[in-house]
This record gives sequence, structure tokens and C-alpha cells, in this order.
Amino acid sequence: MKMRSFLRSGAIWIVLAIVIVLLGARLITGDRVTQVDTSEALQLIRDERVASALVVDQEQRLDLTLREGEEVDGASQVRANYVFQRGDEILELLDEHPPPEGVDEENPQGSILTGLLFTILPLLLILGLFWFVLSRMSGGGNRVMQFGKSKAKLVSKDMPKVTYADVAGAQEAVEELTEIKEFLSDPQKFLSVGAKIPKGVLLYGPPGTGKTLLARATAGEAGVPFYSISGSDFVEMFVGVGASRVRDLFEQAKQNAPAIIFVDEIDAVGRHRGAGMGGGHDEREQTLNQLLVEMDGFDVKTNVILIAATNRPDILDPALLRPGRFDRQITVEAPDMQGRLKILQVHGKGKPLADGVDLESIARRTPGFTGADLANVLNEAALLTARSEQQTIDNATLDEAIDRVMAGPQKRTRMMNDKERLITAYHEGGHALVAAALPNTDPVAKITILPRGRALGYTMVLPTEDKYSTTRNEMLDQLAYALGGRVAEELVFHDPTSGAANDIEKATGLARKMVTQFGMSEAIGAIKLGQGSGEVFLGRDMGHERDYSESVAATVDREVRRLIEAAHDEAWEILVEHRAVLDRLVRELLEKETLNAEQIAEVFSDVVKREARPVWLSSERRAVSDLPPVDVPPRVNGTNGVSANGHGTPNGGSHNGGAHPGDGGSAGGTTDGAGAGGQGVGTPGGGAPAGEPAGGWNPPAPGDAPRHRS
Ligand SMILES: Nc1ncnc2c1ncn2[C@@H]1O[C@H](COP(=O)(O)OP(=O)(O)OP(=O)(O)O)[C@@H](O)[C@H]1O
Ligand SMILES: [Zn+2]
Repeated sequence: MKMRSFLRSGAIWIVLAIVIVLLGARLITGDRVTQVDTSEALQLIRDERVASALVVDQEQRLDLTLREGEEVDGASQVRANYVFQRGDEILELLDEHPPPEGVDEENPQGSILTGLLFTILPLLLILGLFWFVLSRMSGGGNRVMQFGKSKAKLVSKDMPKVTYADVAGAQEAVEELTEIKEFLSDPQKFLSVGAKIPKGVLLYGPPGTGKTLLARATAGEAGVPFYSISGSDFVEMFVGVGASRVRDLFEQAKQNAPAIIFVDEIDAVGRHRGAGMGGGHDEREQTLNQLLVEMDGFDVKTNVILIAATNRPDILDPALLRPGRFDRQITVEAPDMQGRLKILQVHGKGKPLADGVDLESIARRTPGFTGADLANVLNEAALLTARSEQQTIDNATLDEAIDRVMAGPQKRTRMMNDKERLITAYHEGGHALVAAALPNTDPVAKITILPRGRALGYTMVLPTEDKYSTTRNEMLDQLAYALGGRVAEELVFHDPTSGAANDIEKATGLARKMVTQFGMSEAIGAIKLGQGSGEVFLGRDMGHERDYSESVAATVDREVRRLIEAAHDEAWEILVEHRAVLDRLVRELLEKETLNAEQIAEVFSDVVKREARPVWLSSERRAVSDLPPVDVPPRVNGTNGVSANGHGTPNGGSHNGGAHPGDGGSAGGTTDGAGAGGQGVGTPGGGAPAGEPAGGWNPPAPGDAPRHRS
């Protein structure tokens, strides 16, 4: 079918080329020929001025070549047309006055061919156009209408060489996919025992975590062809082509089964039906429907497995997730420390690393980086090394590469004015100082006021280990740390800037989660609010629909506000208490622009860690809880004493910040608690990768999150 339509469309182009050649030929010969009346031509024959004659009966045309020295209107060739009835008369006349070089009659075969071409061609062209228009209008319902496809670009087929050895730090995903691989490499083994193999596997996780790589490696391991197409390509197609492309893809794969079909960004076609823009007969919807039809058409013997990837599982049409479709779902998370190390090792192979380079320390410094980010770091480092004509990749270069990947290439050219620099220095200094004074917080590893990407500056606090849960006190630390920049602006300039917007957003988001998801508000209790069930997809941090009452909503808002205000108070107290240190830090920053861990530690040498917050217990249980909490050893050097301390609004320092809470009394009660903990609070690049509790990940990858000061 496809072949024929291709030929048909191909034939049109061949025919067109012939026409052009013929027309060209006619023009070339035509410019030495004079057209004359029939009677004039006959007279030339009678006068015996003709050297040779050509009779083209099919066209009723007479071409005469004149004898030496003869010419008509300056031309040596003459052409005339005659009516059919006079054909015999002309031949008789040529018999009577034979031209010395003879009479020729055009090869009738050629004539018919040319004649046909000239009659049928326009028809063919019109038909072709007709097909084309029809195929665009028909909505892909008809196979005959597939016209002018450029298959190569959209669907790619190959036999991947990559294997699971090329995928590092994704052990769980690899294990899950191993079954698929085994089935594809020996379907009979599974079919003979009646095992049911999933038709579709959905890989979901943040961009750059190796989903495509995993799918390719599965094909590589099984030694089967890998067909891939991206969902977003479908969307750009002509109306109707998307659906027929899906059909095509499956047909091809089935013919070459066992095979893997990989649909990247399936959310582009697979989002909720009816949710699309454009309305009506949506292209996307047709494509999705076709995909579902094809999946339902798989039977046990098809031996084709569909692997799809998305980073927005929450918006997928539920129909896709029904049994018999993508009923196997595999999470692909950003790698942990060990995973990062392994990825660095995989990508560091073949790169000349200098002697002192320690991949482990790079892994430790890159929490939240995906496989793609890490591959990028090593690649950037190699590029920088080549550019500076060094032979090996050293630590300084790797450092610069990490920074680049984290926030885009350093903007050396962009000048901040002095005032902006000063504000940025205080803002970053505020974050850093608050972090330094919070109990059990990891040390501040880097502060910079060099603008990078969209960030004016950033402060980096490094977790010493990966963490999978976060305590309430660690979160309270994060809140205060996040607000540290903003509070410094208020405290020092009495006029906060928009640069803290991102911090405020982060803090508010965390506070809201504490109240609605983590049960850390006394007023709400340990109840999950918003998007009911703990479903795999819906539990993600997206698309909350409120399913609770107005009054509960008001309580939530109040609780969120209390947390934020208490955090604001804490940051305020710290900055007021250590104002002299803050000023010193800012002077250093303005001078050096970037401070490393040792430089920072020196400035902070006098800062005493704040005392732990008072014990926190939900109110009902207060009565039975005279038992002391089990003492958790602190992660980093820090005091873990318990002391109660209300947080009133501090009086120190003058401030006119409207945002600062006036109702300090109410804020006092919320943040009483005991506390261990301390953890990396926020890394640059959006999101607190290691610290995100309860498995939520933040979609933006390092480098593409909108950033202000952070
Ligand atoms: N776990 C990993 N091990 C080794 N390399 C990895 C890993 N994850 C990602 N990479 C590197 O990053 C590149 C990009 O990853 P890939 O395209 O597979 O990510 P993805 O999850 O499909 O991203 P997207 O969602 O943007 O399509 C890979 O080609 C590989 O070089
Ligand atoms: Zn900030």
C-alpha cells in the first residue's frame, strides 16, 4: 500500500521532469525555425528550394530544411501545419519534387508517446493535486491518502548498540526492564508457560534521567530493532497524518517483530482527551485514539513492546493506563550519590582526568543532577580543557563545568550596577548566615554574587549524604534559610526587591506541604488534604484540586502563614544578632565575588548555632508524652539541647518591611519543637533535590528553572 502510493507520488515527479526536458528541447530547436503558412511551405517544395523534409503526421506538421543559401525570414528551417486531409497531397508533392536529402516521416511510436504525455500529463497533475488535497482533508481514515511522507525524519529505526552497562545508577529500572528484555529475546519461553507479558511500559521521571537510554539499552540487550518517535512530532503533523503514522509505525514494527517501539514525550499526544486546545476534531486526540486501537490489537503473539516516556504522568489520559495498555510503570528518578558516581564513571571513561580528580567528590557536590546533567558536566569540562589547551581535565575545570551546568554559562559581560551588587551580596549573605546559625545545618559550601543564567547570585549548602526523608525541624530550617535573603533585604535596606520571589515561592510551597501532606500542623493534624488517594500519579506535586471545605482551606492558609512568619522571625533574629558578621561577609563578597567553603567558615567562625527548637507534640498527645524523645545523633557538629523559647517579634533593628509579621504573638506558638537534623537546604537550580521529602521531585532540572536571587 505504502509502496504504491509512494510510487504514485514518485511517478508524478518523473513525469514532470520529462515534460520539462521536452519543453526545453522544443524551445532549443525552435529558435532556428520559422513558422510559415501551409501554402508557402508547399510553394517552397514546388520551387525545389528544400533540402530535406520531415512529415510529422501525428501532429500534422511539416518541417522543411532549406537548401544551401536559401532562407525564409533569415531562418534555414521552416515549419508549417496542415489539415489532416492534405496529408496525401503533401506526400505526392514531395514525390514530384523530391528534396535531395530525402523525406522523413516521424517515428510514429515516439509521436504517440509524446502525444500521450502531453495529453495525459495535465490530467495526472490534476489528479495528483486532488489526492494531496484529499489526503489532508480526509483525517487519515483512508490508507490510499498517505501522500508525501518523509518517514525517515519522524520515525527512526535502528539496532541499538547500547546495553545496560551504559546505564548507571538506575538499577531498579534496569531490573524491571530485564523481564521485557528476556521476553523479547526468547518469546517462546514465556508463551509456552502461558506468561502474560505487558504490552506497554511507561517510564516516568524528570528529564534527562535516562529514559530514552534505558529503552534503547533494552532493545540493545535483546538484539531487537528499536523504533522511536516523539509525541511532540505527532502534534506538529498535518491533520490526519499523526494517526496514520501510528498505524504505520506499528505495522513496520510487527513485520520486524520482536521489536520495541519507543514513544518519547507521550504526554504530548496522551494528555487527557478533551483537554486539548483547538477543540473539535483534535489531531492529538485522533493520534491518541489510534495508539489505543493499536495497543488493543496486540495479541500474545505480536511480540512488540511499546515503551513510552514522560515527565508528566499526571496529565496522561487514564485510558492509557488501563490494564492491557501501559500497565507497567517504572519510575526513573534522579540518581543518588552512588548513582551519580557510577554515571560519572561511565561518562568519564576515555576522558583524560588529571591525577587529583576525585569523581566521588564531584558526585557529592552535585545532588539533584540527572544523568544528562552529569554527562554534560564531563563534556563541558572536556571542552573547557581543549579550549585552554590543557592535556588533562583538572579539578578547577570540573568546578567551572559544574557551575555552568548548574546555571548556564557565567555571564561575565553582564554588569550589575553597584546598588544591585550590594543588594545581591546582602541577600546571599542573609541566606548563608541564617544557614550557618541554624542548628545542625550542613556548612555553607559556596556563595557567589556572580550572575549566572537568570540567577543574580546563589548560595549553596551541601548535604553530606543523600537523604530520603526530612524531619520537621529540618524543614523549619529550610523555611528560615529560604527567607534569609529576603529578611536581609528588609533589615538592611528597608525596601525589599523582587529578587526574592523565587525564595518566597519555595518557602510557601514547602510550608503548604507541611500542613497538607506531612501532618505537621497541629490545627490540621496528620491528615492529607487535596487530591485524595495516594495514587502513584496523582500524589505528585502537580495539579492539586481542592477537595476540602472553605473553612478547612482558611485554616490551611492560616497555618501556612504561621509557619512562614515564624521562619521569618527566626531569620530576622539570627541576622539581627549577627549583623556585624553579615556586614563582614558582604564586604568579602563584594571584593571576591565568590567565596568557597574555607573562606566562608572563616567569616562565620564566631557564629554560634542557634539552640534547638522546643519539643513538638500534637496537642492531644501532650498528656501522655512525658517521655523524652530518643536522642538522634546530630548529622553535623551541632548542639542538640532542648530549650523552650517563644519567638516574639524581635525588636532589634529598625525595619519597615510591610511583609514582616506584626502579630508576633501568634507566631510564637507554631515553631516550638525539639530538634535534631539539619540538612542541605536548597541548592541552586531550583528545588532541594536531596531534601524533597516523600518522594516528590521538582520538574525543573538544574539550569532551566526560572531563578532570581536564591
Ligand atoms: N543513568 C544514566 N547512566 C548513564 N548516562 C545517562 C544516564 N541518564 C542519562 N544519561 C545521559 O544523558 C543522556 C540523556 O538521557 P536520556 O535522553 O535518556 O534522558 P531522558 O530521560 O530520555 O530525557 P528526556 O525526558 O529529556 O527525553 C543520555 O544519552 C546519557 O548520555
Ligand atoms: Zn534568595
